[in-house]
Amino acid sequence: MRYPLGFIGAGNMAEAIARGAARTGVIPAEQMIAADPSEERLQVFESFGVTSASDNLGLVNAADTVVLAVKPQMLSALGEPGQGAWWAIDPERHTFISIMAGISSAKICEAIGKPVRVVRVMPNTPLMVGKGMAGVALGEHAQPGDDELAMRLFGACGEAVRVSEKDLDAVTAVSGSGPAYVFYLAEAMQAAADELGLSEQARLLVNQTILGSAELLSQSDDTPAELRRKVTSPGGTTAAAIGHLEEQGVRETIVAALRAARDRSIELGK
Ligand SMILES: NC(=O)C1=CN([C@@H]2O[C@H](COP(=O)(O)OP(=O)(O)OC[C@H]3O[C@@H](n4cnc5c(N)ncnc54)[C@H](O)[C@@H]3O)[C@@H](O)[C@H]2O)C=CC1
Ligand SMILES: O=C(O)[C@@H]1CCC=N1
Repeated sequence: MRYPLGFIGAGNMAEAIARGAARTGVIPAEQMIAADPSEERLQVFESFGVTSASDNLGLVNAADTVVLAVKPQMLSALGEPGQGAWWAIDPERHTFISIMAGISSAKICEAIGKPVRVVRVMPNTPLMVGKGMAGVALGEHAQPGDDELAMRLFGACGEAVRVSEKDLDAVTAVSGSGPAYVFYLAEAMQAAADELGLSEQARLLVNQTILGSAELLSQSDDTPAELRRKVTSPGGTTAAAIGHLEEQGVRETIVAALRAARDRSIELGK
């Protein structure tokens, strides 16, 4: 049987993508197949209707579009160029969607040993709740239109924007890793709420504040700086908090942190 979509690597992101495809009806679960050395992971996929492939070769034989969803460091371990699963790759038939951070389409072609059509996508975990942000880029040998399935798939699970491949390291730093920065803020706010004696209600107070602020940010025409100004009464409580953050160089630290994420993405691709 032929499947429109297959996953090499049935980890967390692959699961989020497959569940999203099935939930939104972009690709029904029975039209997807997955390969992973972990039986446990394959069972998770089977539990919502995705077929298990015997191995990566079986997957490549069965699937037309292959999602590369292993860790970037695993790419070379998938097989020698032109050997194993890569032997069965037909550049006419197969399209790849790679979500691996940092790995260029040229590097993927080199690892596979053939000039294949690669669409690179940098998604993020909020796609699990239909609020994802994905950057989609055509790789070296991809043609306009090869990204249509990726745009439909990730667009159905949130927002998807076309970017050029050279910008994907920056996209990774901003939106790929971005949810972790927000969760970091949530962790710190919850720790503070605990310390200030609000432990019982801390989770709700913090979560609803972040949710409401994100909604306001997205619905309002104001810039983040204007929205912040509207919270900040002169000589008030917010001014005390923001003054402390500025004094401590938190803004510069955040900019430097995103630069570090971008640099690590470049390094992963080497
Ligand atoms: N976690 C995130 O927020 C994001 C991750 N990514 C990218 O997604 C990719 C996957 O990340 P996660 O899902 O978080 O990792 P994960 O560790 O949950 O999934 C990787 C899966 O690959 C499987 N695997 C290992 N060797 C294999 C092989 N030889 N053949 C087939 N499968 C094999 C593992 O058993 C595992 O289930 C990474 O390349 C990462 O850069 C991209 C955007 C966001
Ligand atoms: O941390 C990482 O490398 C991956 C890529 C973006 C989010 N997680």
